[in-house]
Amino acid sequence: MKIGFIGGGQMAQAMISGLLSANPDQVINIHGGSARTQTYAQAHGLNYLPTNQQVASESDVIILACLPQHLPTVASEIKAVLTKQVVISVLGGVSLATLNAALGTTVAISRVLPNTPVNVNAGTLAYIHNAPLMAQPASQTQVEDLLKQLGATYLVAETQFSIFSALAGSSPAFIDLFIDAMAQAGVKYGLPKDQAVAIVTQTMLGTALQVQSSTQTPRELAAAVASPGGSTIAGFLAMEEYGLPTAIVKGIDATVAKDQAVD
Ligand SMILES: NC(=O)C1=CN([C@@H]2O[C@H](COP(=O)(O)OP(=O)(O)OC[C@H]3O[C@@H](n4cnc5c(N)ncnc54)[C@H](OP(=O)(O)O)[C@@H]3O)[C@@H](O)[C@H]2O)C=CC1
Ligand SMILES: O=C(O)[C@@H]1CCC=N1
Repeated sequence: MKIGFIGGGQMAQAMISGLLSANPDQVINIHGGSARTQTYAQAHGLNYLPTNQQVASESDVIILACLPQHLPTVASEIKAVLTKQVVISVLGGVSLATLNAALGTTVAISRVLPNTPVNVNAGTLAYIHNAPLMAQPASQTQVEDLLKQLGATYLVAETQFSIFSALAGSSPAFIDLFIDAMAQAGVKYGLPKDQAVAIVTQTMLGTALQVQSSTQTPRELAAAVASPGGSTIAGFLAMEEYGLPTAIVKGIDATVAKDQAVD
């Protein structure tokens, strides 16, 4: 199976890294918007092709990884050569209806929302297929197997894609912000920054594994950390007083609103 990327930016590069880790022999065709993608492709041994149309015609699965605003141009370039290929779109906020209208209603399309941890095969990915893809069980399995190489997959209703995008697609940025703020506090108290980042990151990994394997809620697990009269409850209440939970929900509100405004 040949995979063709249209766009070679952050998301494409993260997916390509994950796909090649899972299968070093995977053939990847690619084209982008400028010489940047060509330079990236050449540095990573990918098959750079001179047009989006060639990527589409020479690939079995086409991954649309350009920005949403590039869709009309890209669609006009590739539409004529779409026959048996399956298209995976990772365009944030772009619905299957818009993709169908741009690419043709008979084209098999999967709308996917990945996140950057796919680059270490630890992504969180939403997907939903259009009607033509639903009518092709073998192609559906092909797409879902490809996505599973990149991380945990969730079949999500389109109405839930915006909140999924905020909680999984965008949240690596929010979590990085949290890690950095904690590490800054570590620096304030004398730790070297890299050591502080390592300590916070390991603690976050351990906490995430604990939440995944526990029957207790995150609130209950937090209560277990806060010893009566101890230091944790002092810090926890100060974080609440300074608005951390509200700031997070407001951040998610803004993320969802922006995603919903795309199409
Ligand atoms: N970043 C993320 O974490 C996530 C991103 N997404 C989605 O992934 C998509 C890409 O986002 P991201 O990688 O962050 O953005 P980038 O800006 O990093 O990448 C955009 C890519 O589009 C390419 N491009 C521009 N014009 C064209 C064109 N006419 N034909 C083909 N390619 C073109 C650019 O090529 P060049 O560099 O050569 O100019 C660039 O490689 C977006 O739709 C976004 O919503 C979804 C989930 C998470
Ligand atoms: O910022 C964005 O628009 C994309 C969608 C989810 C993550 N990145």
